[in-house]
Amino acid sequence: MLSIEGVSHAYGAVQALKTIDLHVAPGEVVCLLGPSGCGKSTLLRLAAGLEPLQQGQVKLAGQVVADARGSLPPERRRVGMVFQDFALFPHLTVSQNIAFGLTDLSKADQQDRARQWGERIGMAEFLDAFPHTLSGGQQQRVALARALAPGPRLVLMDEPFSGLDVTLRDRLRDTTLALLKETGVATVLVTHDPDEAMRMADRIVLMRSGQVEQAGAPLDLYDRPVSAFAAAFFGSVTQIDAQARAGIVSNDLGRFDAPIMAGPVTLIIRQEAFHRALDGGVMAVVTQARSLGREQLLGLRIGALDLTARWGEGRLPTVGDRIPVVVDRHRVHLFPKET
Ligand SMILES: Nc1ncnc2c1ncn2[C@@H]1O[C@H](COP(=O)(O)OP(=O)(O)OP(=O)(O)O)[C@@H](O)[C@H]1O
Repeated sequence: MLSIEGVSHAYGAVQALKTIDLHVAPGEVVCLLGPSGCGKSTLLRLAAGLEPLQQGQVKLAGQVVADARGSLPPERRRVGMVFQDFALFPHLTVSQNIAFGLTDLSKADQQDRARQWGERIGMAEFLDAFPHTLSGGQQQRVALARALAPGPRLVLMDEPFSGLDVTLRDRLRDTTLALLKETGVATVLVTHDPDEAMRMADRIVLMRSGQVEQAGAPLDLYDRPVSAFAAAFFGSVTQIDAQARAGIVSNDLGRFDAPIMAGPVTLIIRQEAFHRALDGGVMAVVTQARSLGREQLLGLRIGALDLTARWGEGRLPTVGDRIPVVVDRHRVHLFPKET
């Protein structure tokens, strides 16, 4: 449904995107994930036609909508948009906001469609309300209905949940995902929050400095990261430098196959890599112990290594305790050290 091919973009001397490809299938939810400034919003704006394309091409349903020769304006792309700040029209009611893009329908049909969407988003009794009288979550639901009501081919969402508090955010994510899947629209959602991407995406495109670092199913990225950056982006980790010798890294955690025969490597160790050992294991000294309610957050010293562990097992240890632990090797990732 959306194909972005060989797109580069610069703002003066700042190279925001470097030869990016992105493909989104009908019904697919793709999350653009990455730290601030990696180029997510720029890519979204180019897909929408809000930014003039400098290099490469953008296709919608196989039709070129932007290339070096010119560009179809945003309103003719049949693309819905949802932004962080809701961007509802303040002088229009909920119903009028939802009906805004339905210009090819009669007034009566517009009202009908707006009412149907009002019901779908649980806002039936607010159709005559003005945006400023609604909560943030309600406004964002209206923005979603306004984007989906005209039956777009593609929906572009830029950090749509980041202005909302945590409980509301969770609920709205579920409502939004259900609506996107029901309508079968192709979606690109920009977020800097890895949990949100894991929760919403069929596919995650992890970006770094204007390039795609890794793309794939959420669990692929989590379980098989291609770089220390990709591994560390999902959740808190301990990062340790080590030396590979004869294809092996050997340290106080054990022996690991190295990604190179010899030279400096980085170990990324997820917090959930550690478990209490029932027998065997390595001895760890507890350097920090916090209960987070359901889980415990522990500082562990194993030999000369300081590590962070998170588990839900047994009573909370005391600082200074010595406990045997096992290390889950699937939660330890090794990469050649980046220079
Ligand atoms: N209008 C602009 N003028 C100049 N530089 C810009 C402009 N918009 C973005 N940039 C720069 O381009 C790069 C990519 O910005 P972009 O907003 O696409 O990143 P992002 O990943 O969406 O970041 P954020 O999550 O902070 O919005 C950044 O270095 C940013 O400072």
